[in-house]
Amino acid sequence: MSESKTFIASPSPSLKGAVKAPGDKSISHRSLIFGAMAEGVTEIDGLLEGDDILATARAMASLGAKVEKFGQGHWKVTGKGRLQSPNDTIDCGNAGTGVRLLMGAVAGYPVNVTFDGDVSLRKRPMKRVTGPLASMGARFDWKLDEDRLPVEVKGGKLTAIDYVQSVASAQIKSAILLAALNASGTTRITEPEKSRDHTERMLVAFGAKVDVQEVGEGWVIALEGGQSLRGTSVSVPGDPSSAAFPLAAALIVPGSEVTVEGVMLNPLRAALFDTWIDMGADLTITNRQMAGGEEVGDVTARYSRLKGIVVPEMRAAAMIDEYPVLAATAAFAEGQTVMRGIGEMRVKESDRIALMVAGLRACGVEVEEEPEGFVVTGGPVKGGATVDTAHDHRIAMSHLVLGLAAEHPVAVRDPEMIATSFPGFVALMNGLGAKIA
Ligand SMILES: O=C(O)C1=C[C@@H](OP(=O)(O)O)[C@@H](O)[C@H](O)C1
Ligand SMILES: C=C(OP(=O)(O)O)C(=O)O
Repeated sequence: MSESKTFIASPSPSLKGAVKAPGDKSISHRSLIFGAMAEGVTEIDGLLEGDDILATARAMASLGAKVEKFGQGHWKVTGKGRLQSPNDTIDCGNAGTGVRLLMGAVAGYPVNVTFDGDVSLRKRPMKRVTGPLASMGARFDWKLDEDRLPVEVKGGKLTAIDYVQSVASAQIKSAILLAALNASGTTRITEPEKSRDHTERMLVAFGAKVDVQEVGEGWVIALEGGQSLRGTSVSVPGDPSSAAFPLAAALIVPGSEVTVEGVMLNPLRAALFDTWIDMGADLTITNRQMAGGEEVGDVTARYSRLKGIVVPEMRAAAMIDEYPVLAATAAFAEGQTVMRGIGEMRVKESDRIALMVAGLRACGVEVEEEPEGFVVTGGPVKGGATVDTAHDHRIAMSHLVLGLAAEHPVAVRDPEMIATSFPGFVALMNGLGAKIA
């Protein structure tokens, strides 16, 4: 697809139907990485086949694992219990999770690995991960600019650290834990605010011992070095971050009712649903069950007259990727939706605060930008704009959803990035009745 391609979302009739959520991106990355580090076979079912994950699959193969695809979402990884130096630079594409977890994964082996990424990933800070890994003993050689890809990682003997997180980040925590597996001593990570715990859960599923102690609003995670992983089977639950888009469309397009099945409900991921309910959304969850070590359920959203609220800041980590789509729904709510304590949004695939502010304003929505947040005043949305997405899938999908309920069509540039996390997004949305072309 060419860079200049745009998708246009037009005012749509009601959306109706039931769809299955695509596989969770966080768990998909981890299943491939853990499978490659483990000894033996890991069978993965429901793997998200988005571009971010395919980049991680290629990375694991070049680090020495056998990575095979058997059918849609069904993959097998045969690991050797260690990683080896690749022949070439590993290109992680658009994926912050991919590159940051991989830097931790390789750090404890005697390997040299150069990581690179696309134009968006090259702008994102890496020292937040290389800093703690360097204090464990890994070495980093920045190829262009300090703190930015490309970087060469020189792994080897590591020593455990005690690390206190200053931002609630599962990517930093996971990189340290993966390195800690091969470090001497016990690594401790203190998270004053909890971040998603997929790595901790998966370490246990792959046979490692992890000790987690709750402390106040957060927890301390301890992992003794010298543990090996054993291959296992992983069933990937549906991604709440992707499910959010069809559900958001149902909330704002009059007369809609959409169910997304098999959505992961891990409380450290599902805070958007609580927030929508606080805004008056008609959102129900049925068929709750355990799948692949996580609670999943079918989430149904019906068109709702939303009210603006002050989103509790303590929810930020549990919905950090969902603020763009929350903002799209807030544009139709009565009154103000106040979103604060979300400075981390500025260092994602784009500066998501700046991009949402610009996109919403272009569509006629009143928005105030703050250093660490933004405030959206809802009402009828004019639309009729072409929006820049800066290679950011969530900015693209959020504006397409907005366009379905706006008075005039909304166009987004660079829509090909949607395939990083949600391949088949347009077909799925149009299957529900949306008009995206
Ligand atoms: O660990 C993960 O899988 C992720 C953690 C979050 O990033 P941070 O760790 O930077 O908060 C999130 O934004 C990202 O989409 C996926
Ligand atoms: C921030 C995201 O991903 P990553 O950090 O893996 O690029 C995201 O998917 O919204």
